[in-house]
Amino acid sequence: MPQNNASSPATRKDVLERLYHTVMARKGASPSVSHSARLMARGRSKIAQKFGEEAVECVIEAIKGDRNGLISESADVLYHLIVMWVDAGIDPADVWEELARREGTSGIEEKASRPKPSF
Ligand SMILES: N=c1c2ncn([C@@H]3O[C@H](COP(=O)(O)OP(=O)(O)OP(=O)(O)O)[C@@H](O)[C@H]3O)c2ncn1[C@@H]1O[C@H](COP(=O)(O)O)[C@@H](O)[C@H]1O
Repeated sequence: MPQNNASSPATRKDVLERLYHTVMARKGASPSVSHSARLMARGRSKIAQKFGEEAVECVIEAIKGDRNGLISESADVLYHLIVMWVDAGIDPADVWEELARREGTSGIEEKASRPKPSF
């Protein structure tokens, strides 16, 4: 995506929330004027497929060590993740809550506490 919206740090802070509300507002809009509406009209599998493709492109940029490429692909991943949330009825607050719940628990500690497989 072209970077055409220079914004202050305060404005950037809420960019994911704003994007979520923009995509929510596109539900039911004409697929001829909104990419989000077009994607949602194509259904859940297509949305998930596009998210997966963008995630793979992100992985490729990470492995290449292309910082700008990784930033750009990360924005694509986040946009497609938000379309997937809107389609699934997930509010960003649900995800923030889950992240907050995990705060302070080391991933090593959490993994060690999982039940061991019995086989
Ligand atoms: N952040 C984004 C954003 N990132 C990527 N894209 C679009 O995602 C598309 C990805 O293109 P691809 O060719 O990979 O995918 P595709 O068109 O589904 O093609 P196929 O794979 O099906 O062939 C491009 O059209 C990009 O422009 C985005 N489209 C919209 N947004 C944001 O969403 C807002 C609402 O957009 P609309 O829903 O279009 O009004 C915009 O104001 C932006 O803030």
